[in-house]
Amino acid sequence: MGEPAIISVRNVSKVFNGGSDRSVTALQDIDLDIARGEFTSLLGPSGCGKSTLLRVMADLTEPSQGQVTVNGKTPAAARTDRDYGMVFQQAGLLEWRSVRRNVELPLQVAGARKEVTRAKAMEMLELVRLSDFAEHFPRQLSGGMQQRAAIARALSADPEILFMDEPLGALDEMNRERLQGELLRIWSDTRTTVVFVTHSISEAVFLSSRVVVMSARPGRVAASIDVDLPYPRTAETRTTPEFFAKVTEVRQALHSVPTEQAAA
Ligand SMILES: Nc1ncnc2c1ncn2[C@@H]1O[C@H](COP(=O)(O)OP(=O)(O)OP(=O)(O)O)[C@@H](O)[C@H]1O
Repeated sequence: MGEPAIISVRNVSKVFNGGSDRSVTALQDIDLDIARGEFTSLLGPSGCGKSTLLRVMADLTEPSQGQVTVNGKTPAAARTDRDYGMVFQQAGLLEWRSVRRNVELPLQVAGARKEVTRAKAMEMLELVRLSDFAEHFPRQLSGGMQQRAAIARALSADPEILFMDEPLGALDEMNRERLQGELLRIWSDTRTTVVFVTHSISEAVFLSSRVVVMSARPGRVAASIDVDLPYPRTAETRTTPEFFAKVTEVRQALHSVPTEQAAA
């Protein structure tokens, strides 16, 4: 790899409630490099520490040990500089603001001028194909549309990185597959580096250039699998033998790791 990694995780461990009988080692000795522009999924059994690892990168949780660099800075500095945006399972839109005004929020907080925030919000709504719903309120949108608005909001400050924690987890299967396609289009339009937490093997394979498989208790990186299926990926991609072969490879890697129950 020529360029230095945009995200580098070195020897990171995270213990919750350390020193007590409720101590949980959520992450142990994690080493991970993520290249600029890559779409990386973190996949693993429930409780293996996927969200904790993402939260450590996003400065929402302090590691107990080790170093994390995000865009050449500490996660805290990257957060201040708005180097990344975040999307969670729940869209978390403010009910009393229109969709456009939700998307404007990060720019307003950053102190951008009104004309700039408005133009940028409309550009982002165009990107996620919600321009016609700019003046609607969140409750007037479907779950999938709300997630698209949350993606627009996360991208409004032009972050280099997008952290996504099961962003499609609450959607039905049809909407989920549609949004996966949309997300790849947005990724290819913006060239943002994406780190994506999911439970779904097929979702991870369809979206990612690399799938990082984690094991539970303590959470470790068990395997890193390159997904060399060509982009753009479409509904047809899901029907190819190459896609099935990759899903099988990832499934085998996942099934060879201990689950939280088995390891507890
Ligand atoms: N704030 C916390 N305090 C105590 N323990 C925690 C905390 N957050 C996470 N944990 C524990 O750390 C471990 C990893 O949790 P984490 O949420 O990162 O896993 P995950 O792989 O994202 O799980 P899931 O897929 O179910 O969301 C779990 O055993 C969890 O109970």
